[in-house]
Amino acid sequence: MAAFRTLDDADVKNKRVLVRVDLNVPMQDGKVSDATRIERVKPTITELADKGARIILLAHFGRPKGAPDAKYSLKPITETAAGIFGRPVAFVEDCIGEVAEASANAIQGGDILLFENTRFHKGEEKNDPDFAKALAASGDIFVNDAFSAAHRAHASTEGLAHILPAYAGRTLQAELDALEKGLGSPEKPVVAIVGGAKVSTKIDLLQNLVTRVDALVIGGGMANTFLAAQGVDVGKSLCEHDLADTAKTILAAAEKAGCAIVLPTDAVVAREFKANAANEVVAIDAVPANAMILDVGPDTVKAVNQWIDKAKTLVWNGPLGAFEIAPFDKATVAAAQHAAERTKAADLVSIAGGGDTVSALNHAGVEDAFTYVSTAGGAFLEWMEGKDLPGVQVLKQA
Ligand SMILES: Nc1ncnc2c1ncn2[C@@H]1O[C@H](COP(=O)(O)OP(=O)(O)O)[C@@H](O)[C@H]1O
Ligand SMILES: O=C(OP(=O)(O)O)[C@H](O)COP(=O)(O)O
Repeated sequence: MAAFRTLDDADVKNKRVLVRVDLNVPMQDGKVSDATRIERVKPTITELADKGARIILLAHFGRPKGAPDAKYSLKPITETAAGIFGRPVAFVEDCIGEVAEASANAIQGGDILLFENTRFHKGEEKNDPDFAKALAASGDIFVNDAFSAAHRAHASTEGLAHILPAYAGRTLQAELDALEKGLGSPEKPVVAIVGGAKVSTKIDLLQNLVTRVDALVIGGGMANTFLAAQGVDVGKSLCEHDLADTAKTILAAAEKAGCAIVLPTDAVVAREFKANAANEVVAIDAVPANAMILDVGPDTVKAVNQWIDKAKTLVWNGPLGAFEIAPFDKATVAAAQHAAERTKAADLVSIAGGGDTVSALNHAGVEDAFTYVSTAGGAFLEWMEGKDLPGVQVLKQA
């Protein structure tokens, strides 16, 4: 029996069901560039619609500062979601208040509403009980299907479950099952690759991760922060200099735990963050002061692939470079394809996750070749640490 109630336990017919989904999807030029997160929640939406639920989707997009900001509106995602669900989706300009409640009250069984970004209100990230109550006013039941946001104790991921009868959606359930199956007792050596741009929100996780893996490969913006902490001049690269002490603590923890740390030895640098910007490969100690590291270099890729060869289990979150803009996708694509080959040869269990990581694997043409691809990045890493995820924990108590 599952540790929490699932849709099997819910009577949803004609009920207003608030479904927390993760629509924090990669966008390019105002269009969804990777729809995996939307595709993954389709089973839950279809099941609820077929059972006659009145569906209200709650989601965040990006990191607005607790106030409306057109740049972070969910409106442009509505059409893509409707296309994927194969059903109309109506957008509602706010997630609380009169308009939200009236819209939720007006719909029929099988209808779908998408409420505007929950992070347009300060109460969301603060998990303010009054804001959670305001959200709850539009629903009778809460279903959480946003595993990739379950590491956040926010009103729409945690608070709501204290107010409304709460259930796990099919995707959240499937993610937990798949991660348990793939990583419950991983075969060693376990190699982790962590890259990407969310340095401050992920760096703390590494302290624990190094005690659980045999090698940690650090790429992307995350690597720059570690390199800078070691005294390397990273020029104008994405780098969180104020996290130097944290980086040093993690390096010390890795040494103590016997976890090898693999940092870039060379890099692809450019002066502009744009596709096909003039670029060059430099040794890591020769990054020009006016340039940015946008990818790890070919020698680093060789080292990463050698670690993938040694691994029996690979976990990966965060691209090695700015893969959305050519040619800074090279390292990520090369490592992804190498991991896919080894997985196909049945030499490797490969588990990757994260909104942009999934997009990068799709870009490399290998998403289906990995053992499992999670929609979650930060949540997946926290799950791997053995941490209780607030969004899952509250469902267990509900
Ligand atoms: N060296 C770099 N400089 C700037 N951005 C980078 C660099 N390496 C990776 N990135 C960016 O990191 C982003 C993904 O980071 P993140 O959100 O942490 O991953 P995920 O969504 O998979 O968890 C991508 O948009 C990518 O362009
Ligand atoms: O994209 C997400 O996480 P991820 O980058 O770890 O994959 C989730 O939507 C959580 O977003 P947040 O890190 O702004 O809370």
